[in-house]
Parts: sequence; structure tokens; C-alpha cells
Amino acid sequence: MNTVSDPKSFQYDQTQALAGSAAAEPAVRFRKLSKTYRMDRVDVPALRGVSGRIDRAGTTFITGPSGSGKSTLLNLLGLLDRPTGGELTVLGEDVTGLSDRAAADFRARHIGFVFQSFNLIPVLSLRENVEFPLLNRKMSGAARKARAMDYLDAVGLADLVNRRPGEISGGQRQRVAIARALVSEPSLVIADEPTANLDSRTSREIVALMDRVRTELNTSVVICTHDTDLITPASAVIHIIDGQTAEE
Ligand SMILES: Nc1ncnc2c1ncn2[C@@H]1O[C@H](COP(=O)(O)OP(=O)(O)OP(=O)(O)O)[C@@H](O)[C@H]1O
Repeated sequence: MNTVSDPKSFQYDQTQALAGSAAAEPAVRFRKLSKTYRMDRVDVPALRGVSGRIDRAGTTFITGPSGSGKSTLLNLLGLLDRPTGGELTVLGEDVTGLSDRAAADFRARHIGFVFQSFNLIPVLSLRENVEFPLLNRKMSGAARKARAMDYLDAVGLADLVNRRPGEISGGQRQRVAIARALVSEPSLVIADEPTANLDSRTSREIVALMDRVRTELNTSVVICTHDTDLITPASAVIHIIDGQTAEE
């Protein structure tokens, strides 16, 4: 079992899980992935056979013009939607043909999500929001609460845990969303335009926070963004144009 004795230092035993030959495997591998939406009997091809990989313990940005297929790709990689064609392997498992139920179970066990609109539950406190992904885990209430508190502390919000999302700033809301994405200690974090509603300084802080998490937890992070200024030199980039990958 993964344990975080001190999430501020993000000590994490996932490195051991990645030891050996598995460490060389990418977190995600996709081949000729396609997605066609059907709208009013008209086919809308959003992805036209994209291939690529997401490195383990790396940050990968997905960029491209509006409507190019970025969110579609992210939704497929996060098992939120199914491809029309192609192959998808996530964390060494071929997930192409998983049932909805198996995909939901896989997501709950392995993937954390950060969305543009934060998706926090307004009537719950920040602590309760962060506890939420742990509710169906076999953990005592006290352990859940302690874990949520640890992660809120790790994102710098220890003093605000009893506030509700409407009582904090946008940047703080996104920090809560990051704590919520991490609290289940996922191997893969998927972030769809996580800074779209934030000013440029807060955006850089949020990306720096996600980068720190990636380094210290050995988590693989995928960030879809319009804002190419956020791309750090060490990260990989998948550029999508008109449903296809383009060479940078
Ligand atoms: N649920 C859907 N039903 C029908 N068409 C869709 C659906 N979602 C996306 N599309 C279409 O698929 C294409 C790709 O959309 P997608 O949202 O992946 O692009 P994007 O690059 O993320 O765009 P943006 O940067 O504006 O968010 C677009 O033509 C879009 O209109």
C-alpha cells in the first residue's frame, strides 16, 4: 500500500512500484487513436489516428488550437471517454476495451483529475471536498480526515480547511482541486486547462506546484493548455492540429 508519512515532503513508495523493467515503460502509450463524435447523424472526426506516449514521472503538455482535439485526447487518456479506434495502454494495462464499470474502477484507483472549473462541491468545506475521493476506500473516518488535512497542508491551505469553495480565491480553489486529485495518491494526474481561469502569476504557481508534486511523488502529469508560456523546458509536448499530432 502506498503511504505518505509526510505529504509536505511527498515521500511516496511508488518509486519502488516502478523499480525494474516497468520503470522504462511509459505511463501511457497510444497508437492510432481515433475518436469520431456523432451529432445529428453527422460524424465529427475529433481525433484522426494519433500515436504517442506519456513518460512516467514526467510532465507532458497537450497544446494546439481551439477545436483541434486536445480535450478529446485528454478524455481518452483519462478513461473518461472511449476511442472509436486504436489502442491505449495506461500504466501497463491495455484499457482499450474496458467496460464502463472497469474504467471507473481504474480511474478511481490510478488517476487524479484537475479541471478548469475546479469542480469543487460548494456546500462542502475544503477538507470535505478533498476527502471526497476517499469515501469508498476502506479507511476510518479519522484516517480520511487526517489524509485530507495533510494534502491541504501540502498545497499551503492548512489554515483554510473549514472554509467553503465560495469563500476563497480562484488560485486557492485550484490548489484545493490539486489536493483532491492527489489525495488518492494516483500514478497519473490529468489536468484539463487547469489555469484557464487564473491570472498569469497564479497560473505559473499552479504549474510549479504540479511540477513539485510530479518530482516528489513520481507521478506522471498531463496538462492540456492553450497557454504555451506555461511549458517548462524539461517537459514533453504533444501538439495537436486538426485531430492529428504535429511535430514540434
Ligand atoms: N461531445 C461532443 N460531441 C460532438 N462533437 C464534439 C464533442 N466534443 C468535442 N467535439 C468536437 O470535436 C472537435 C475537437 O474538440 P475538443 O474539445 O477536443 O478540442 P480542443 O482542442 O480541446 O478545443 P478547445 O481548446 O476549444 O477546448 C471539435 O470539432 C469539437 O466541436
